[in-house]
This record gives sequence, structure tokens and C-alpha cells, in this order.
Amino acid sequence: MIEMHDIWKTYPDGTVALQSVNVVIDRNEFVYIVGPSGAGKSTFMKLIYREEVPSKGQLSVNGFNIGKLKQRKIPYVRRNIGVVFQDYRLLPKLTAYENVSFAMEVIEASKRQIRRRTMEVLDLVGLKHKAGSVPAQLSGGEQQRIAIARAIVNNPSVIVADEPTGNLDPETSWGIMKLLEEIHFRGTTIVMATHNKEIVNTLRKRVIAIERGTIVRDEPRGEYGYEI
Ligand SMILES: Nc1ncnc2c1ncn2[C@@H]1O[C@H](COP(=O)(O)OP(=O)(O)OP(=O)(O)O)[C@@H](O)[C@H]1O
Repeated sequence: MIEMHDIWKTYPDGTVALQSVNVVIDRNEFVYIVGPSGAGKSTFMKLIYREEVPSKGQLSVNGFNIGKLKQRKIPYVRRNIGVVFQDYRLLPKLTAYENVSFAMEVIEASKRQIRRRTMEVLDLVGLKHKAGSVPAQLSGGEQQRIAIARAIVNNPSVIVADEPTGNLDPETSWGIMKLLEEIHFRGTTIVMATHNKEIVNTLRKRVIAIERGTIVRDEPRGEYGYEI
């Protein structure tokens, strides 16, 4: 469902962030993307959710050729990809409920559908009781749970999570991983960039390691493989 063939990404300033990346990630896989800082992990993720476009090569997500996507098809493809960031990126003036429901309003669902589905995902992330709180009233872990609720509300087939536990203490991080595993179990592909050695070495999954813009390792149930 995610296929990269000879993907290159050169930024406008000449930085080559990815070079000749070839990879296939199947439906319902859970993949960790690891590697040193600046290796190209975020760039890899940004190509999947079309924040960036490849400079060269072929990338398809859910059968859509991402590099050649027509402008009007972009919202449709994005809807099928939920994105989770290290720093949550919730809208500060909106409540938890509104942060999630907003993502559904964009797709023009009915009021009733929005209410039902928003409460359903808030329940799934264990925060129905915080529906009326704004982000500043929530802990980091709670904010990340709301961000995950927002990412899954439109039932995407893929979740791209860029260091989702990067700002969280170990215990909270395990809770977020449990939640991501539950979402994966329900049938969502998860691609997660992480520097968290303990998580990768404990919750064993496919590991793709990127160094200097190239995939240097791709192992089922792999190890983190770096010292930090
Ligand atoms: N918009 C940009 N313009 C120019 N260079 C960029 C841009 N974004 C990233 N880069 C460069 O591309 C390379 C890969 O960056 P990327 O953010 O993908 O790495 P990363 O593996 O995610 O790093 P980290 O683990 O620190 O988040 C780095 O050299 C970075 O400086």
C-alpha cells in the first residue's frame, strides 16, 4: 500500500535528504523508522503524507501516485492518512472535542455523524471525560491521545507518527504505544519514526533504519541498533 521506487528528495537549498530509497510497506504492517538525527526519517514520513513531494522516483500510497497527484485529489488522499507529531499540534483555542470534530467537518460529515464518531474516538483514547478541556488544561500524554483521536477520526488506512513519544516520559510513552497497538490491531497500517530504543527493542516490529538518506537495514522484528 506504500511503495517507493528509487525515491530521491533534494531540498531547494541542495540538501539531499533521501537517495534511491526502495521500500514496500504492506497493508496492516506496523513499521518503525529509526536512524541518527538528520538521517532523513522525517522527510521519509513527509513524502508519505504529501507534505513534500519526491524530486525523483515513484511513490504510491493506497494506489495513488503521490508525485503526480492532481491538486484536487490531494484532500482525498490526505483523508486516508492520519498524522501524529511529536509536539501534538492541537489548536489551542479549541476544546479536545472540537480539535477532533474539526477534522471531520473538513470532510463534510453530518452533525450527527460527527458527534457520534468524535465521542467514539475520544472514548477509544480514554478521554471522553476531557472532551470540554482545551489543550492547556491537558497533560502532554492527554494531548497526544487527543492528537491520535484526531488522526483516526476519519478512519484512515495509514497512520504516520513522527516521534509520537518524543516529548513524553517513559510511562506515558508506553500508554501511547498501547493505544497505537490497539489502533493497529483494528486494521490500520502504522509507520512510526522513533528514537526510543526501549520501545523498539521491547515491542518488536519491522525496523527500517535510514542513514544519510539511504535505507541501511530492513528487518522483521528488528532491533533499534543505536546507542541512544
Ligand atoms: N526544508 C528543508 N530544507 C532543507 N533541508 C532540509 C529541510 N528539511 C530537512 N532538511 C535536511 O534534510 C536532512 C534530513 O532531515 P530529516 O528531518 O528528514 O531528518 P530526521 O532523520 O528526521 O532527523 P531527526 O531525527 O533529527 O528528526 C537533514 O540534513 C536536514 O537538515
